[in-house]
Formats: sequence, structure tokens, C-alpha cells
Amino acid sequence: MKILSASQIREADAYTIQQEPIKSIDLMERAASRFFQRFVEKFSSEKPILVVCGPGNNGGDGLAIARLLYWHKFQVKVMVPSPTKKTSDDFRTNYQRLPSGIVVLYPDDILQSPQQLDTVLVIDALFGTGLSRAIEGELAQIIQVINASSAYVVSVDIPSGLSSDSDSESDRIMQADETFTFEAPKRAFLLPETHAYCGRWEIIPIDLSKACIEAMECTHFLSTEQVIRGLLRNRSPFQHKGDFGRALLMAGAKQTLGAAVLAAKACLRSGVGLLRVHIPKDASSILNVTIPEAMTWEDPQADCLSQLPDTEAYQAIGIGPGIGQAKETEKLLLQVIQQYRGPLVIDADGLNLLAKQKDGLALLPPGTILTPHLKEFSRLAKKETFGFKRLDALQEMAQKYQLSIVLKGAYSAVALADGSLHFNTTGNPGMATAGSGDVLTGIILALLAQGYSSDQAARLGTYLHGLAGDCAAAELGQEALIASDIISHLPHAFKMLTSASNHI
Ligand SMILES: NC(=O)C1=CN([C@@H]2O[C@H](COP(=O)(O)OP(=O)(O)OC[C@H]3O[C@@H](n4cnc5c(N)ncnc54)[C@H](O)[C@@H]3O)[C@@H](O)[C@H]2O)[C@@H](O)CC1
Ligand SMILES: [K+]
Repeated sequence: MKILSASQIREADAYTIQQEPIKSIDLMERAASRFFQRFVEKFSSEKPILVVCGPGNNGGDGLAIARLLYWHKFQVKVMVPSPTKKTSDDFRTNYQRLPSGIVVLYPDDILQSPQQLDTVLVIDALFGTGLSRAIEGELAQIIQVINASSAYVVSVDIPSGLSSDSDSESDRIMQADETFTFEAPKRAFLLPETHAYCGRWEIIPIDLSKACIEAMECTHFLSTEQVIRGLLRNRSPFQHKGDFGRALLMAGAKQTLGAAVLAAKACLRSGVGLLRVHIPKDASSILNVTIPEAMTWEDPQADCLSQLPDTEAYQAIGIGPGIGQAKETEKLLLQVIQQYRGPLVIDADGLNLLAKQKDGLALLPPGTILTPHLKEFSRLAKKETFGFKRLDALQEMAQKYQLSIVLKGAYSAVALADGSLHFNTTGNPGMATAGSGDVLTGIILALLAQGYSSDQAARLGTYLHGLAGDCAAAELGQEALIASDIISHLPHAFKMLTSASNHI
């Protein structure tokens, strides 16, 4: 699914108005009534509602929503900007359409007795995607008092004050509990710095022109279930284990064999035909006992990995989980990068060792997958960035070095060599636990060995990892979740993706 920028949404609005054709005020009515329909599914008419409206079309939506709620017996008041403020045409039309039974307040009425906010549900229609600067004056104060109150807030399209696709200039941003957004998700919903402003968000379709949206060039996408299902291949009854690839996992050091075990188990649970694990000397018996399905190759060193095995027989290599940062291991990583010609996934200390090199990224074969978390990404980029600037840096890195990079976190962002960014939609905070990254490496390695391209393996692997984590959390709760639970729920995740649809 495409994630449109504010200007692309404006373009799609204008195109729809012209081509459908539909008047702007009628498109606003459609948006308001779709919002209303979803709102009444979720909220009862018992709690009084205050719709706070700004001067533009987001405020116009708010007025139309207030009218629909009033007609359906909700107790509604609206707040509009002071009469001296300039308003949009569609705002004024909807203001005129407001039933006389609806009480109209001005910002001062609320600022003088903010305690009234504690008893209402607020529908936030102050500013939408037309925001062009930080909010000031009376409406900024309104945001502050609403945020300080105990009112439940449902934002129309986007929390007011939040910039949809650039870093927000101020902290005068509505803190929503829920956001009903029109037609397409907004980028700010997906960033660690801003996603919390939106609360739970969902898309309200308003039937903007499909042809227009399809024709739009887009760099940001949401990895929905439908998209991911399209990536997953069916197995034919005549395929045998040789068809599902041989993978080599280089993982573990003396104190961190657990990382090797987790990555190896995850790899085996993700459909690989055959797996060999390169581990430090004397660790074979541990691995053979814990994972009888895996074969091993013992390094001559007992503390760390130091020697390159014969890599020819393998369709993919994964390196990094628990390998530590010994000099010998650093040399080994560089040998792998320079000599192996198949697809590679590098994680954890593999990334840290890479970041130590002068221009380590330039050494990587095109198509390599990196799976950094935020700190590892900063090390690789050799600078710390935040918000939209971090996303830019991520896109640039993937494009410049022709890599697939999974920036891990909520809505993990997968940057591809073609410059596109794909935000993952599965996963939960319970997965922020030791070993979770090792599991992801194992899954991606299995997919690469099975012949998925690095673009596909990065997106599909990230989605499956999150989905398995969601299945685990549904059964066990987020607090108790450990990395092994993600592995044990991988079969459910695969089954969900190959059976009937029930995700966004
Ligand atoms: N026909 C359309 O274009 C549709 C628009 N819709 C709604 O319209 C919204 C966009 O409406 P607008 O473009 O009117 O913009 P907004 O309602 O977001 O903002 C209103 C106007 O205020 C001004 N402004 C921007 N930042 C400001 C600030 N910090 N302080 C004071 N004034 C500021 C700008 O001139 C802006 O156009 C969407 O978010 C959505 O809710 C929906 O009704 C669907 C259809
Ligand atoms: K809003």
C-alpha cells in the first residue's frame, strides 16, 4: 500500500474532485460520513462530545461530523476559531449547515474553564494535512489544555500540529488516543519519534481516484498482509530438501552460543532445506543436542569464530548473532564479504565490526541484507540522526551501496536498493527482548537460501518475525514473551499467511 505525502493527497483530492466529478464540499461530506460511520461503531452516544475545529478543511470535516453526530442523538458541542480568523470556503459552508441546537464555543470559553474537558470525548479537527508551520496563539493553547486534561481524543485525519511528512517544528501537538486517517496512512504515524501522538490509528477510505493513486510515483509503502502474501511462494509436492536451499549460519562465541541456537532454530522453522552452523570449537555437542536438525562446522578456536569454512555449497550465509568483536572474527567477516558471492545477511556484532571499518559499507556485495537496530544504524552511518532525517539517511545508504536494510523497531523500516522504503505492520513491544534480532536473522537466512531475492527476504522475513511475535503475544502476553516464543510461533505465522486473510 502506498503511503502518500500531504502534497500527493492534495493532488489525489483535486483529481477526484475534477474527474469523478464531485464537488469539494461533497467530498468533505463523504469523508465526514465515513468518519462518523466508524465512530459510531466504536463509541456510544452516552458521553458528551466536543468537536474542536480549526479554520481549514480539517475544521470543515469536524463541523460536518458534529452535524451527523447531532442528528444521531449524540450530545455534541463544537469549538471554532474566534470570529476574526480567516476560514476556508468549505468550513464556512459547513458552519452554515450546523443545526441550531448545537452549542458553539470559542477558544476563550474553553481556556477559561478547562475542567469541562475532563467530562467529554474530544474530536480533534483543528489542523490536518494542510499544516504548514507550528501552531500558535489560541489554538496552540487549546491543544495544551486538551493534552493536560483527561479527555479521550480521537483525531480527524492526523493529530493536530503533527507534520505528516517532515519533522514537526514544535511540541504543540495533539496527543490522540485514536486517529482515523483518510485514505492512506501518514508517514509520521510510523516513526519512533512521532508515532505515539497518533495513538491507535486506522484508515478510513474515502474513495479517492484509484487511477490517480496508482499512477503516482511513490517511495514509501506499507507492507500489508496482502502485499506480503504476494511474496510468499507455494510449495509443490514434488520439491525435495535440495530445492529449499542450503544455508550457512556463522554465529556464536564462547559466552553467546544462545544467539547461535536461536538463529539456527528460527532458520530451520522458516523452511530452509539444510542448515550448517559454523560455531566455536567444542560447541558442536551443545548444538547437536539442542537442534538435532542442524549440522555443525567447528572453528579451530574455542572462544570465537576465526576461520572461513568452504562456502561453496551454500546458497546463503548469515553472519553476526553472538559472534563478538574479536580481531580474528573481524578478519573472518571481511573474508566472507570479499570472497562469498551468494546472498548475505549481516546482524548484531557483524554490523558493529563492519562499522569499525573505514568504508565498510562499500565492501559489501550488492544485495546484502543488514538488520540494524537504531544504535547499530547510527554506528554504520557514523552519525546519529532522528526522525525524518534518519529515514533519509537510511534510504540514501540502501541506494548508495545497493543494500536491503531492515531498521528494526516498531514499524521496522525496510529500505531497498531502488530507494523505496517499506514499513512493516506486524510486531509488538513484547518483542523488544534479548535474542529477538537473532531470530530475525535466522528467518531471513532461510528465505535467502530458498531463493527469495534480498528485497523479498528482507520484507517477508520482517513481516513473519513480527507476525510470529504477535501470535506469541496473543497467547502469552507481551511481558512474558521471550525470543524462543517467537520461534515456536513461526509455524502459526506461516499458516496465517497461507490461509484466509484477517490482517490489514
Ligand atoms: N477536498 C479535500 O481536499 C479534502 C480535505 N479533507 C480534509 O482537509 C484537511 C486538509 O485541509 P486544509 O488543506 O484546508 O488544511 P488544514 O485544515 O490542515 O489547515 C488549514 C489551513 O490553515 C493554514 N495553516 C497551516 N498551518 C497553520 C498554522 N500552524 N497556524 C495557522 N494556520 C495554519 C493553512 O492555510 C491551511 O490550509 C485534511 O487533513 C482532511 O481532514 C477531507 O475533507 C477530504 C477532502
Ligand atoms: K486533526
